[in-house]
Amino acid sequence: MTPTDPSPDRNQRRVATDGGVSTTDDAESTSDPTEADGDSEKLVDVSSSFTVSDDDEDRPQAAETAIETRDLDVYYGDEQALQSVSMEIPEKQVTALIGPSGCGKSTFLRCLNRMNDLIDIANVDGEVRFEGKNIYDEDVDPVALRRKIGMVFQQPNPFPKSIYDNVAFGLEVQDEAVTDETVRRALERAALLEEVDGRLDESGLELSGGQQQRLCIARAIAPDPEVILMDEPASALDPVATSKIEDLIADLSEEYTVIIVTHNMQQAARISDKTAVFLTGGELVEYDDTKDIFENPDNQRVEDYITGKFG
Ligand SMILES: Nc1ncnc2c1ncn2[C@@H]1O[C@H](COP(=O)(O)OP(=O)(O)OP(=O)(O)O)[C@@H](O)[C@H]1O
Repeated sequence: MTPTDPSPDRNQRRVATDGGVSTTDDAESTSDPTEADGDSEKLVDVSSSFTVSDDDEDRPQAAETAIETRDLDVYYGDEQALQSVSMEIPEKQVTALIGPSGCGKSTFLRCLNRMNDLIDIANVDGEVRFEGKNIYDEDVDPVALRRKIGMVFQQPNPFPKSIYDNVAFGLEVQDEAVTDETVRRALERAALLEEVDGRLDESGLELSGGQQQRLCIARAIAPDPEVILMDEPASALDPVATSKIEDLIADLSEEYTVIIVTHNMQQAARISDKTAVFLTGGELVEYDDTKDIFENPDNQRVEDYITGKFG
């Protein structure tokens, strides 16, 4: 899958700044993969268009569901952060979670591999179904679960260890055998091996930010999970490193289910197949194919959000 296709005949969709939604073939509307995220005014002023991945032929048309949430509520103490979120996330596709700050994207992501268990005041109601089971059932071991549903964080967080040991850690923590082959394979799948081959004993901290993030992705995929959760994996990176991570996400989605939180709507439009829009209060307002969300959203609040009227 290629996240952006620069060919002039590619159908490109434009979301008009006046809130109207139109479709155009304007080749100039190709969005810049280096586009900064976040600032809604900037979004409208600098680039009011979204380039949506069009590689439908690469996609399973009726993908199986990898994870399903049913009436998921999350509270931090008395504060409700998610409201009855029900969602079916397709396997081996990229699903983007977008929405304004504080709307519950990270909370939702953390629910999917029980990372919220680590927050004392967090309370989760409802179900997260994975492989035919609610992951919140008492007999589910969260560590074993995280072997199948791994996570990559916003800030690259390699350990102060060698490149090799950083990847090996991903295996050790899951009681899996560490072999040179498995370490090298994970580095290769994370598109890092070529850049670090011959110096795997050097510290992971000496790598560039983008390389560190790919090292963390290698650590997450070393135990061969089914699902990779990514919480703004490129927001701390420069544009070139961001572009590499986006390409990597596209490649990974051929083998893994990828669920990504991003503040960058252009990024969501470029790399995801499905987009879920959360709005303030932890409500999932619209969830659909990415091109429908950016081209023709059903919900007025979603249209207002993606056209930069608030955010
Ligand atoms: N550990 C926590 N303790 C208490 N409240 C929290 C905690 N984590 C998140 N919250 C609250 O839950 C709500 C949702 O937060 P969350 O981080 O999930 O939103 P988000 O959409 O990911 O935000 P951002 O885009 O700014 O990262 C917010 O009101 C936030 O203050």
